[in-house]
Parts: sequence; C-alpha cells; structure tokens
Amino acid sequence: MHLSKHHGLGNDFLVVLEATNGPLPNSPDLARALCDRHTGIGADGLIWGGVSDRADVAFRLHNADGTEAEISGNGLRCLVQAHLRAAGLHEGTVTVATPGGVRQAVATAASDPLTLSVLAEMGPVSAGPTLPAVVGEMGFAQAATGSVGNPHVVLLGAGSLVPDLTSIDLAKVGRRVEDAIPGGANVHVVESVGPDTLVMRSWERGVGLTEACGSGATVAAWVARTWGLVGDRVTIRMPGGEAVVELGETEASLVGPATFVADLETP
Ligand SMILES: N[C@@H](CCC[C@H](N)C(=O)O)C(=O)O
Repeated sequence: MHLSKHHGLGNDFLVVLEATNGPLPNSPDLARALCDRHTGIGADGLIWGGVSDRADVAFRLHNADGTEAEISGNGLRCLVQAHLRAAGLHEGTVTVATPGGVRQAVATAASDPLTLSVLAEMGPVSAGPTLPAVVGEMGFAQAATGSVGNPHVVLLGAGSLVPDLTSIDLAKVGRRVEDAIPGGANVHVVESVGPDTLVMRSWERGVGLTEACGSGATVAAWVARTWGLVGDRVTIRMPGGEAVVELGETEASLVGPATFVADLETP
C-alpha cells in the first residue's frame, strides 16, 4: 500500500488514496497498527481518501485507537495536500465529501515548499453533547459543548480553581470529561489572551493529547464568540502553532497549514 504522511500544526496523519491504491480496506485494525508510534509508522490518525461521485475525494478517518471520527480540520487539509500531490499540483481548489457533507478547500503554496496554506469550509457549528456534571466540579470559568460533525467540550480557564492553562493536568481532565460523555468527546481548555486571540490545548477522543485540533479550534472560536470574548475572525494558538477561524452566522471556515512529511510503502 502506498501512503503519505502529513501534519497540520503537529497533528499528524497518514493518508491512503484510493486513486493510487485501488479499493480501500477502510480497516480500523490496520489504522491502529499503522498509527502505533512504537510498532507502526506513527500518527494521530489514518485518513482513507476515497473516490467520490459527489466531490474530488472522499474523507474517512480512523483515530490512532481505531475509532472512527466524523471530521478533522487538520486532517482535511492533509487529505487536500495528498490529493493535490498525487495530481502533481501544489495548489488548487479541492472538494471533499465528508460524512457531514461536501466541504470546499482552497490551497495555496507557502514559502516552505513542503507546506500548503489551506482555507477549508468546516460547515455548520451545532450543539454538542450534554455537558457532564463532573465539569461543574472542576472550577472552570465557563464550559460549553459544540459540534462540527464531531463532538467537542470547551473549558475556559482562569476560573476559581484554575489560575492558568499551564496548571491544568489536561490528560487527567480530558480523560475524566471524555469518559463521562457517551461516545466520548474532544476536550479543550482555552484562555483569552488578546483581542480575537485564544490559546488552546487539546485532549482528543481516540488519540489523547495532541499538538493541535482544527475542528476543536473551530468550535472553541464559536463558543468563545457566544461568551463575548472574540469577534468573527479568531486566531487560535495551539502547542503546534496557529490557525485562524472565520465565523459566519451558522458556518465556519478554518485557515491553517498542511505539511508533507514523507511518501511510504507498506509491505
Ligand atoms: N485533530 C482533528 C480531530 C480528529 C478527530 C477527533 N480525534 C475525534 O475523534 O473527533 C482536527 O484537527 O480536527
């Protein structure tokens, strides 16, 4: 099988294209094996890029633990880069069929030849899962949920028991909150650090701590706007780098990089 590895702000994905490989196995076990950082190639998830009659390419994602996710902001950009590279292109507009609908992405070359800057539609932002009671005991200033197809919990730091984000044991908090939600959720802690700017750290369903989460950034910006902290164009600073979220009335878009790492062949 031919794969390529990419990352969006340190959130890394393996991509397998049906156009290059023929019919895809879409196997959670294979995804789990290849994403293992000790015995596999290592990644936060594996994206199956299928042939689609609705769009240029179809998106299907298995997290590192083999569970399936509905969407990924960083993963979408990585798939767009893989699709363009397979056609010998370094920029262009690509439509992607996701489980939640078709999303358009516009990729432009960046100064680094391995990186594209991609503006991607993230679709409508809707209500997320019910906030579990355990969040009330954690002392965050605010808490809310949202969804762009996949579920997110957003916790605002600087509450009574939470002086700043660095004091949070996110692996513990994330696991506790995730376990209290049927089906799990991605859990993010955010802090407002300037006009239209948030700092965010993420615990991801099916992965654990990650360097960045694009769908999480989208929901965090949306929720922060409802809290009156930001306007319609929000910069999100994550451990892996910055992304920009553009918020409309009902829908959102995400701008960030996709960086090519390697082409790989599995036996
Ligand atoms: N990191 C991704 C989200 C990947 C899916 C997530 N772990 C889930 O299970 O919902 C992003 O950039 O959005």
